[in-house]
Amino acid sequence: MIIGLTGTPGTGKTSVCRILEGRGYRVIHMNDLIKNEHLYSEVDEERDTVVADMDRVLSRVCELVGDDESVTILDSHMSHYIADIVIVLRTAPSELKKRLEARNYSDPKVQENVEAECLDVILVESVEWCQLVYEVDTTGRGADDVAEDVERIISGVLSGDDTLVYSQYKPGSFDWSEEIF
Ligand SMILES: Nc1ncnc2c1ncn2[C@@H]1O[C@H](COP(=O)(O)OP(=O)(O)O)[C@@H](O)[C@H]1O
Repeated sequence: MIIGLTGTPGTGKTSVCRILEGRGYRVIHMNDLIKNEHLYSEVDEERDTVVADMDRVLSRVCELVGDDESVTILDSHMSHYIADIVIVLRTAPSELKKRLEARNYSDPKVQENVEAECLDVILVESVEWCQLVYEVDTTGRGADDVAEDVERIISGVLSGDDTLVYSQYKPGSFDWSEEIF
């Protein structure tokens, strides 16, 4: 079973995935895979990124997962294009801005990502593309705490009855639309 951990850059996907890897979960760091295996069609120099070739990414992820029915977590802000079940990490814009600045992102890149978070871009895409979407707030919380929530959701999904976790992590809980700076 593939579970996507998605969210705007800086919401803490990789930090959470590293914790989960330490707890025995299998994780595919999709952005590394795309870069290392050249699964992209273009290099966007201006935005310092690559344009992924999602057909090739999908087939490579399927190849790596193979017949393994245990959980594989896909770490990427594009994992919702591949997985049917996704967990969207969310961070209040003011905190996200600080995290991205601390990462030395350029001002336009900080602005672009914070605006995307304010406008729920990844959440909206996830709801459009995926069968099951959960949302976890990371604001003011450590990655360990967030990892606990992610594990709770995975357990709910695996149990076959996600009613309780769905009520706790239902998507659409934030309105940061007024916070665009
Ligand atoms: N829950 C959190 N609270 C505070 N800072 C965090 C949290 N999760 C991640 N960070 C910090 O934010 C930055 C981005 O985290 P990262 O896990 O790389 O995010 P992503 O994979 O979503 O881009 C890192 O500097 C990390 O240490």
